[in-house]
Amino acid sequence: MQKIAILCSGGDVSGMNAALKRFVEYTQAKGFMPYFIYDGFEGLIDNKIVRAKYSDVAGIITRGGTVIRSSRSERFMEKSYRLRAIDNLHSHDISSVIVLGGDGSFKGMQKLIQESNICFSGIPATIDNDIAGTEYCLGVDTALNIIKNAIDAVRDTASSFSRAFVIETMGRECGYLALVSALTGGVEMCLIPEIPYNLDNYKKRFMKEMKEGRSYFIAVVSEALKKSDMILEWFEKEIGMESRKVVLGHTQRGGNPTVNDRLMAYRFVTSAIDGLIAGERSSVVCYNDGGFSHKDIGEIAFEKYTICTDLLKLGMEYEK
Ligand SMILES: Nc1ncnc2c1ncn2[C@@H]1O[C@H](COP(=O)(O)OP(=O)(O)OP(=O)(O)O)[C@@H](O)[C@H]1O
Ligand SMILES: O=P(O)(O)OC[C@H]1O[C@](O)(CO)[C@@H](O)[C@@H]1O
Repeated sequence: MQKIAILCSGGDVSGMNAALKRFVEYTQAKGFMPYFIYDGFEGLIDNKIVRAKYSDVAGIITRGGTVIRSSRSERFMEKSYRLRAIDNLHSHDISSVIVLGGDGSFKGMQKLIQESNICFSGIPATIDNDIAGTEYCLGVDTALNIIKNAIDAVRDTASSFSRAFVIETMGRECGYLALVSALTGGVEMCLIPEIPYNLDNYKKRFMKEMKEGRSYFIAVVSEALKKSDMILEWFEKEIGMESRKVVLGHTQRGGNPTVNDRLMAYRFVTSAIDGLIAGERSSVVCYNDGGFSHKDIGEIAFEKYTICTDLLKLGMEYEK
């Protein structure tokens, strides 16, 4: 019986557990033997490879994070450790590996498959939504909902105290989380690396709005800019409003997965396994225009993701 393994790598996301559940169910339904690799690439190097059973995934669909854990691995960057990882897979007779992770994880896997005969299928899973070739990465919807709840809560206190709040979101170098959160949270300012901004324009607008009765502001600032403290000071000094900063940090990575992320987990995993069965050897499952396709890892891992134009245009309206 052919054996397929799965691992999680890079930042964990809500929806990974739903993906693991589907993986165990669907591989077995298709006549394969499922394996878990614990602790991401670190566990692959250290041979933490274990036969997966249904009892491992029963009841986990509601939980964020990943029951098989994840890691960032310095060692995996070195060929000698990747060769050890390949030996481990061979020792279990595993011929295919599914990786839930971000573009870094896919870069690592591209090296591993070039150094072996292992087949690979990647499932985009990062709250940053920064993987080229796919509109959606697993976990983004849950992260956006967590940010939405935080903005709604901050609005209550901001309006009660007539304060400005700077809310810093994750996303690494990508402004997607910040932009979508700003738009759907109805905030007054959005700063992301993809859109140049001019604080004088914001100042003109805010002063006018204050004259008309506005008594609080909420700004969403992407972590990539490293400007949250500067914007807080700007509110105090230039706008003359008492200000506070909220760094959402890792809260954005956890929590009960949304319906959309549970469903996307099922669909991504089904497509990954179907692809391996159909003979895909080195592809990433991509979601675009409501459907799934398999793109070669080379097309994905080394390309830069860009936020779609219509969203960027909406983001450009903030400053006006
Ligand atoms: N160029 C590379 N060569 C070999 N391995 C790599 C390379 N880039 C990344 N990796 C491996 O992939 C792991 C995960 O990468 P990274 O930390 O960039 O997260 P990611 O997969 O991009 O996920 P996230 O977007 O959630 O941070 C790294 O810790 C490293 O082990
Ligand atoms: O969990 P760590 O290693 O602190 O990494 C944080 C980074 O990981 C992410 O959560 C996912 O890539 C980024 O948004 C953030 O910059």
